[in-house]
Amino acid sequence: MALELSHITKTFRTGASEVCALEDCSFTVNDGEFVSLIGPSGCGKSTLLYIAAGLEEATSGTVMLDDRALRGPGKERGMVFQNYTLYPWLTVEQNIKFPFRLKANMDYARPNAVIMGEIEYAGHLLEIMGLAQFRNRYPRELSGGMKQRVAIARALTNKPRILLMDEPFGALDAQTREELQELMLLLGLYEKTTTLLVTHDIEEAIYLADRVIVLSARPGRILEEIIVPFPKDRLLDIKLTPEFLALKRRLVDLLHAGGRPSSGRAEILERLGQHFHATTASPVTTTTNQQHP
Ligand SMILES: Nc1ncnc2c1ncn2[C@@H]1O[C@H](COP(=O)(O)OP(=O)(O)OP(=O)(O)O)[C@@H](O)[C@H]1O
Repeated sequence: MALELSHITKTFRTGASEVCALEDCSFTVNDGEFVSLIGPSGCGKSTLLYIAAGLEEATSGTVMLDDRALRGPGKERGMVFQNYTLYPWLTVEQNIKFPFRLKANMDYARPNAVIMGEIEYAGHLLEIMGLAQFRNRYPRELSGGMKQRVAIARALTNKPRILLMDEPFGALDAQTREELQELMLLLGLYEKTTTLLVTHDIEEAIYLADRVIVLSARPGRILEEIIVPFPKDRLLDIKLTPEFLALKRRLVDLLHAGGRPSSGRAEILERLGQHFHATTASPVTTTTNQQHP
């Protein structure tokens, strides 16, 4: 087992007010596994990920990595955020090598073999992430998808035990998003990465994961863990199969049952109806629980 979160509770206190974001959340991520974390907006997904990353402290509960209790951030956890977080004054290659530069500043006596190994690994990351021909470009010269590839490569530079990703593809267009989903899937297959992903996108959660963990509305509690029954080397087309759609339906139902706020469709229609004094029959359905695939 790589990562183990036990009985995590988190209460934010600001002045006199308190927000209980998470309540007694326990789960594990096994070696080489890809786990997706989904839940309604504001249920505490990012907070849970930040606690795993050591960027946020739990009010109670423990975080263990390889049976070692963790406090604070560390290089054994690579983090990828939605907003690319690249250094704008560094090229693609320099961004990817930046963690090596930090290490070099701390340890002047590193053997040449170690330095050669790092240079070789940076080259490997540039190749596998499809960035080799962009190595001398600056972030401002890259598309959103390319910037996120650089951010993922940089997070992998230190060969972390686990990659923690917070809505990494949330700002990308649908096609680029799918390209990066496929890249992540293949990365998991070939590099044997262990990953915990937070996403709003149920399709993405299923497509990438071995297991999906569903959180309730705030305070986030673990509603269910669902094993994804597809082979690891699945193709994007799997999203169109009845088995995939049935699993998606199950997750949508779970999120509704767990208190996902309504879309507000009924209220919007009522306001529109009042405003336009509709005289003919409404062309749209007013029910809020239609069956979507
Ligand atoms: N630093 C903070 N101080 C006070 N409240 C916070 C803080 N960070 C998060 N919260 C609150 O904790 C709750 C959970 O926030 P979090 O961002 O973890 O949810 P989320 O599920 O990731 O949301 P979303 O899906 O919208 O990104 C929210 O009500 C949020 O307002």
